[in-house]
Amino acid sequence: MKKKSIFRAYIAENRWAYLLGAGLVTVSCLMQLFIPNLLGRFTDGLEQRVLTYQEAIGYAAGMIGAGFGVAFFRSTGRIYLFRMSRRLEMQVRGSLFSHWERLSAPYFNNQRIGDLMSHAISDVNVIRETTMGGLFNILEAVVLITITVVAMVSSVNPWLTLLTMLPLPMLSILAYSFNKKIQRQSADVQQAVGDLTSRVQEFTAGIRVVKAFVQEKEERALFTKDNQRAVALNRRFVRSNSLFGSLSSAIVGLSFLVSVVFGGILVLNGTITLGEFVAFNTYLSLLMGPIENLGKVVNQLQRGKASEDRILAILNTEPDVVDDVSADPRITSLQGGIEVRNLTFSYPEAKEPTLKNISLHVPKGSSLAIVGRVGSGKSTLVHLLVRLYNPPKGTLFIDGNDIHEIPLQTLRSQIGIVPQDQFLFSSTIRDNISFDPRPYTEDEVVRASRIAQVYDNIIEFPNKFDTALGERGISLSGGQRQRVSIARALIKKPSILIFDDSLSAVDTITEDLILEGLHSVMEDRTTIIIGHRISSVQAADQIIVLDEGRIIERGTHNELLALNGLYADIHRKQLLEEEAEKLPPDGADGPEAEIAAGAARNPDYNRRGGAAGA
Ligand SMILES: Nc1ncnc2c1ncn2[C@@H]1O[C@H](COP(=O)(O)OP(=O)(O)OP(=O)(O)O)[C@@H](O)[C@H]1O
Repeated sequence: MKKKSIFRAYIAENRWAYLLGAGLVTVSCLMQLFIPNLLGRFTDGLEQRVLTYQEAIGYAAGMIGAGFGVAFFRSTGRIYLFRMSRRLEMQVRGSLFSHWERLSAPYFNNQRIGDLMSHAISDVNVIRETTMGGLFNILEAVVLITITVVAMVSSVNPWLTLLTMLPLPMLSILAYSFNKKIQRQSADVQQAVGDLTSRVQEFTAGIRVVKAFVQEKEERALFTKDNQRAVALNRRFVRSNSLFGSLSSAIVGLSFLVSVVFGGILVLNGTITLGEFVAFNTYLSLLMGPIENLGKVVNQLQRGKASEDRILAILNTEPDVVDDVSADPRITSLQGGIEVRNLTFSYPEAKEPTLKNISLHVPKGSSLAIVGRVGSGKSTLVHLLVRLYNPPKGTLFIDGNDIHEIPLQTLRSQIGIVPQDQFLFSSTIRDNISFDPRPYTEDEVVRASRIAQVYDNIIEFPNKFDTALGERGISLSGGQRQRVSIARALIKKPSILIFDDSLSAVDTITEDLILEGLHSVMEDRTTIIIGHRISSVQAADQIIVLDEGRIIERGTHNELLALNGLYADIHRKQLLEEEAEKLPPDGADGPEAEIAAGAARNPDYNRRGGAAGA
């Protein structure tokens, strides 16, 4: 069900708590009224020279007592309401995070990290401020204005009250005319902060590329432009806010002018006493703060509404991939037999299907290798298997069950994937390997890292498995990151293991060692290996070659060589490259050797059957 309001829902849910907060604020407002009243009577007593010392001390004590009472109830009410808004802030941030966890991969493809961070930090802060200062000020303003006006009318003079109140509707007109503008400007400021955060995030994530391509100056120029824009938009926003504040203060000042002039006349002609005049002006000064705040509150509510809309837009986005109605909760584990039937799949905004009429059968415990040129659809096929995207119904089956019938929790916990981008968290190596709800023993962590051939590297670090990795694991080499990712998939002991081009950053000797170690692991598991090096896929029970989303060849290594098609072509070229690498060091520093070695290392070269980019 779509959420319509964050504020209303929260206030309704906590109505008793809010009523108590409102009660405390009301008591503090009522106590404030004692002060002008006592001051007026004190002044009259003085003027008529009838005041005894005892009465004077009584008035002073009354005013001090009222002052303390106001301070006590006001601060207690304030603290109470502020605590409620802190809770709301925590709840909203919590629901945002949980909702992001539910959303599917395509959602994040279309979002910038800076914007998401701006929603989680700035928008949630605005929501807190709105329920904090905003709600407190509005409550205080409404209660104080109402009871003060009643006191002014009943205890001083209705006409004087009416006249001094006359300029106040102008405040509403002013607030109304500033509303839209301030709301728009607030959204622009939030957007600019999002742009700036994205810029910093991208710059820090891509710092190596920036430096390698000597792009510091250009990056600085782009950052400066965004930074200046954010400052300019903020200045414009602050200008509008202060103009609004000054104009509303001027209107309040006008009320005072009326009060002094008209009230003075009433004192002179004896309609009201001097004490009533003093009390009236003190009442009016009590009103000044809340009336000014009322103006600010209008802005605050506008900003709060804009932030609420942005957060609601996220919370109301439905995840594309969820448990199907046909999902069978009794399926809690997988054997690993995979069948693909006439699978044709298109990405949501793509014109052409990425996978076309794919059919294949991978018996449980067997291995499948997928090779093919860049962009031929290899990763897409395995992403569908873990339902990062939704395959059409009736096309993908595991253990004879349509993948839509398998609960997502079962599917993903039973499949161990080593993705192409080996993302590691800025935590310890141990945490990255045992990244699973289940706890793992030290032996299991060590065993997984040994099979992944990364154990020897890890124990060379001073803190071994407790070594903290920098953000995205960049304190490790590319090959080490890949092997930590492999260990992370292996430790789960999944029924289906998927390696998406996971051996590209390791040398051939390490690759052999990893594949050898995997033998024992793969025995009773279905394994899918996407690879560009024939050496990493040739032992598979079944190999398919994808080209532009279609299977163009399939068979074992020897059968494919005998076919003499694309697979055999790739194999031939890789053999030549290996030969070139083994050439005697004649001119080893020269460009030819570099090209040959580079070609052997560069998968793009292999994939395109020629020089990279050909
Ligand atoms: N999220 C996406 N939205 C739209 N198109 C996509 C998306 N992801 C991939 N594609 C497109 O689908 C095609 C297949 O991509 P895929 O990543 O499956 O190829 P691949 O064979 O794994 O390539 P590589 O060897 O480079 O990893 C490409 O043309 C790619 O541009």
